[in-house]
Amino acid sequence: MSNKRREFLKLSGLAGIGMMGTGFTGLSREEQEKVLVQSKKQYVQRFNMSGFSAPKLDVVRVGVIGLGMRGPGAVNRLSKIQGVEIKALCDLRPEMVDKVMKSLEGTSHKPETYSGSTFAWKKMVDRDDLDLIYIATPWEWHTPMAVYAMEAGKHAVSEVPIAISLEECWQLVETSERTKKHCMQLENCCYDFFELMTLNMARDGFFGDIIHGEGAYIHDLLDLNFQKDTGYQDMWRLKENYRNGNIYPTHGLGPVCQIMNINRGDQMDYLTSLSSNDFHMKARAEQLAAEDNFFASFATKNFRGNMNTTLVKTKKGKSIMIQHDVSSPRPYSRIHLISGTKGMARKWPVPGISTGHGWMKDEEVKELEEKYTPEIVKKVGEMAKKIGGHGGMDFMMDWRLIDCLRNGLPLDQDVYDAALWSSITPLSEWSVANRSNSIDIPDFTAGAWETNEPVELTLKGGGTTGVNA
Ligand SMILES: NC(=O)c1ccc[n+]([C@@H]2O[C@H](COP(=O)([O-])OP(=O)(O)OC[C@H]3O[C@@H](n4cnc5c(N)ncnc54)[C@H](O)[C@@H]3O)[C@@H](O)[C@H]2O)c1
Repeated sequence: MSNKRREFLKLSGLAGIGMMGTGFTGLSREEQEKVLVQSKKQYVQRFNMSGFSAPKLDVVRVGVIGLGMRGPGAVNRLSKIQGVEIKALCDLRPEMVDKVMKSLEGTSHKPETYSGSTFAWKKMVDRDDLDLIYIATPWEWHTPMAVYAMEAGKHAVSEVPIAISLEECWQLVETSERTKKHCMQLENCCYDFFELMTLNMARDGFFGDIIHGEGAYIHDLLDLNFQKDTGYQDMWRLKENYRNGNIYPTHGLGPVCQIMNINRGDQMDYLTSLSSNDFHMKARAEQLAAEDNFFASFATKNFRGNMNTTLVKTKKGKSIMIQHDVSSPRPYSRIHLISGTKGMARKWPVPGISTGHGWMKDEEVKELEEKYTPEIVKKVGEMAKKIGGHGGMDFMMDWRLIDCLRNGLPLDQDVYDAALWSSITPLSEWSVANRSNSIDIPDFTAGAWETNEPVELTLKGGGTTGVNA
């Protein structure tokens, strides 16, 4: 944790785990997480944010924080959605803000800018003419910024993972319920084309009863993580790799959870997690340190085991496997496998659908695609491909978010999804540190999962927002 973040948490009352009044002093981080799981078992919901509709916003006035590699794309996408006004931009580094301001020249968006200090974003969030704070900063800032935004009366959306500890997950839940502000994790993979189609197929009963799902984030980012000047700001992402567990679970998990109606009809019960050793991250740090003293401090650290496999059992008896490896030389994969009593689908390494012993033929898959293309893809899929962002899924996510806010609809991903999907990191860390023993997964909905409604796929009550291509 950076000193600046620690200082902020102390000052703002969003203090670290030892401040929860649950007798944590002297316990290791893993022990603290375990105590927190137990202590929250009796949590009573203040207000159910699942299915929550906020008052309609004709124009959504947005402030964006974090304009590194990810943020500028979000600004570009948002700038093309009707009913969005980009009113404020913030990044620690002024040059990043300047670049994005240049990209908006000639558009109707004339945002004010905030920059140059770790807390410049607070000044931006304190403005009274913003509806939505869009966060694309390093992970340690997501929850502090989102909580501060909700406290200031704004809806908060954040890049993944939205939280890095169980305590942060609970802070998000408690704050969203109390302030009645949306808190959404920007899990863009829920809006990818194959994932959306399989969600539609699952709803129609194509897979029968779902038995098992698999997701992953397998992406060779070793070089990018060690990139010195042009990579992640202040090497923040490399530093996150000191934690041993699944540190980036949500891309693979989100779509599987939506298909299994997790938080909305089923709930995660417990998990067990296992990591391999680290076979190359420390070695890379040592190799670089021998040539460049900049890497000396990294060479003294232990890095996460390269491949993490986490297994979740749900309360209704389904299983989920989630893997994470962002350093080994492997082709990209999020697996996305759904297996049920009547059939299965899998996206990586090669998309395939099956209802028996073999894979369906191309023509049969084409027919299924026609039948199961969801409304959102019919409405903005082609436009999304043109505007882009991971092939279009980023745009579909942003468009749907804005359309829901403008029409007063519940968001597809609520604060319980944000907390649950992010909680896999600290829970897996605990299990890895304890010989893969199982650990209970908190029910952030406090029992409301039994009656919460599944994610809406028909754009009912919405779909009215246009796009300026
Ligand atoms: N969903 C996806 O597909 C996807 C893809 C890439 C990145 N991401 C996520 O996006 C986020 C940003 O990643 P990135 O690749 O852009 O990293 P980055 O390092 O390129 O950008 C982070 C930016 O945040 C700024 N920043 C840091 N502290 C700040 C503060 N206190 N106030 C204001 N600005 C601050 C930095 O100056 C930097 O410009 C991460 O959470 C990452 O996981 C998601």
